[in-house]
Amino acid sequence: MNIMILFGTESGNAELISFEIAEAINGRYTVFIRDMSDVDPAELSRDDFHLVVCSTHGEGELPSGAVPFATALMDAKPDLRGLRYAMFGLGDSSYDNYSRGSDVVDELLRAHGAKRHGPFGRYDASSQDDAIQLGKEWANEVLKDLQGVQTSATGKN
Ligand SMILES: Cc1cc2nc3c(=O)[nH]c(=O)nc-3n(C[C@H](O)[C@H](O)[C@H](O)COP(=O)(O)O)c2cc1C
Repeated sequence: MNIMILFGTESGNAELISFEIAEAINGRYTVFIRDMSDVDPAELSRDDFHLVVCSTHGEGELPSGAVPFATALMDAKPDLRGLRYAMFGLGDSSYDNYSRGSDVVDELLRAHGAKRHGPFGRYDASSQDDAIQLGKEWANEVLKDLQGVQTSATGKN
């Protein structure tokens, strides 16, 4: 299983975190990173596990980098059954629609049949948290959960 990290960004934070996560898990997995603005959701592979890292902009809107991906989901309505992903949202709780961009992508993926695994991670720019640290911890948690699911599905200890 390879890991595909997809980032949706306006000003680069989601991209930076994605590269840091990739560095942290590289070696354990083969990792690819793609900007969501270049990705057609219909072409995502069921063989990969997807780590989706997406911010929020405007007034609870998608970052511009995630708009083509969301539009393709709404217009082409691809069948994403069997596709697996986990979600990490970047936002700022001083805004009314905290982390809404990641929720929108999550809702669209699930509406088309994809399945979310592991915890839904979030980074709040108004907190004292370290975004990169939080992102790495989230990815580790997700992959640990996933390992457990795969192990029990195959009956191995
Ligand atoms: C103009 C602007 C609007 C924003 N609007 C929201 C918002 O509505 N909700 C939210 O949770 N965060 C909002 N944010 C915070 C961003 O999501 C946060 O700074 C994030 O780390 C940006 O990540 P990016 O560089 O990958 O786009 C906004 C930030 C800016 C600069």
